[in-house]
Amino acid sequence: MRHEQHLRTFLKILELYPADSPVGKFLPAYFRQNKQMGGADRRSASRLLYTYFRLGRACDALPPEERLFLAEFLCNTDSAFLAHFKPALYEKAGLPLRGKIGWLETQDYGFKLADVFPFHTHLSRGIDREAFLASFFIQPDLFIRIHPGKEKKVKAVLDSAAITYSEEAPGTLRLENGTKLDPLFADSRDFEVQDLSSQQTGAWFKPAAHDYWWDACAASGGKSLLLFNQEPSIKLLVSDIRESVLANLDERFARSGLTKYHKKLLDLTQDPQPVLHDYHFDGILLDAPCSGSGTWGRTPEMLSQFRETGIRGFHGLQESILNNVTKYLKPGKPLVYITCSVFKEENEDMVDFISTTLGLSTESCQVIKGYEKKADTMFVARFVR
Ligand SMILES: C[S@@+](CC[C@H](N)C(=O)[O-])C[C@H]1O[C@@H](n2cnc3c(N)ncnc32)[C@H](O)[C@@H]1O
Repeated sequence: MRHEQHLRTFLKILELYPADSPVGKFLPAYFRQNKQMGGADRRSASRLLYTYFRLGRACDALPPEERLFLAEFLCNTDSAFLAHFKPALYEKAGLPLRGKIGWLETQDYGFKLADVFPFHTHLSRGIDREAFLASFFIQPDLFIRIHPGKEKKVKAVLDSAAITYSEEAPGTLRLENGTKLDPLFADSRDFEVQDLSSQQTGAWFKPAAHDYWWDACAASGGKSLLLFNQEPSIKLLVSDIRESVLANLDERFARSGLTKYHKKLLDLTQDPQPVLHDYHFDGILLDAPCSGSGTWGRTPEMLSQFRETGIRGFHGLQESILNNVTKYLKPGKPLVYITCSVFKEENEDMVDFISTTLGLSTESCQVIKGYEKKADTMFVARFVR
């Protein structure tokens, strides 16, 4: 009875779901309008909707409930919901993920792993296609980066609340996705929520004392804070095209004691010369607007919503922004280019553009393979002018 009710709710929500909106925005609004839904019903609806989207474009001719059962099978080793509706699938649910995928491909559902992410022909070099595609059936973890010197304090709060975590690297904790941290740290926030791969991009920054850096697409300042924690004497210019994210940045910087910064609202597809005049920087961080395809394990609805033509669009946007920022770099100083994309057009092709057309020397570039670690997949490259 309970399972039938959960399935009915899922189908109703899926029918109302507008195809181009993030689930993370749609669901809270839906729950606000449907106050009669209890906590358990909400959790089930949310879990089933995210699970459903993990199937991406595979088996898209099947009815939604059949696709949901297949996704539930691939994403879980034990599911009372699956046992109720599909005992035959449930019997195999305990197999390791690769075993389940191989078995499912031999059955009559028409399932092919490659259909989950049909853009796989665009994958950057070095990404293991099978492992990357299979990672869509595994929910990524939550990661925090503790501010230097606050490790003991943060761990003590987590321990006293019996929150399970593991230490991935000094100051980097891995927690279960969905762990509610805000109520525990209402008074002081001695950490940043930041994906593991995003934290690892910091290894490419290498700032020197008293450097003046430009975080050109700063959003709410995640990378700037990483830079500041590496080199607290750093001065910063931060910019973004969106005013709202820069307002969040002010709050985050104030909380972290980052005070030496200037802020500009800039659309970097336009030459920023009228605003930047003769500024020159000791380092530029370009965490570029991109498809975000390396983060779709957290937003699996993108597997169905993204259009292949979007890749060219991001490639063009990145070229245009790079054209407008690199001239503000002092000779001999670094540009760090970052995406959370797995597409070569946004990664290796941009490395070619930066070296061949813009004339910077490539120091190193790398895909950070988050798909192997329940984290986001990112790309980072460091150049010198
Ligand atoms: C990947 S996000 C940056 C994330 C940020 N660095 C962090 O660590 O949290 C890319 C940012 O580029 C900004 N952006 C998009 N188009 C832009 C443009 N034409 N000019 C400047 N910024 C732009 C977006 O508003 C977005 O905040």
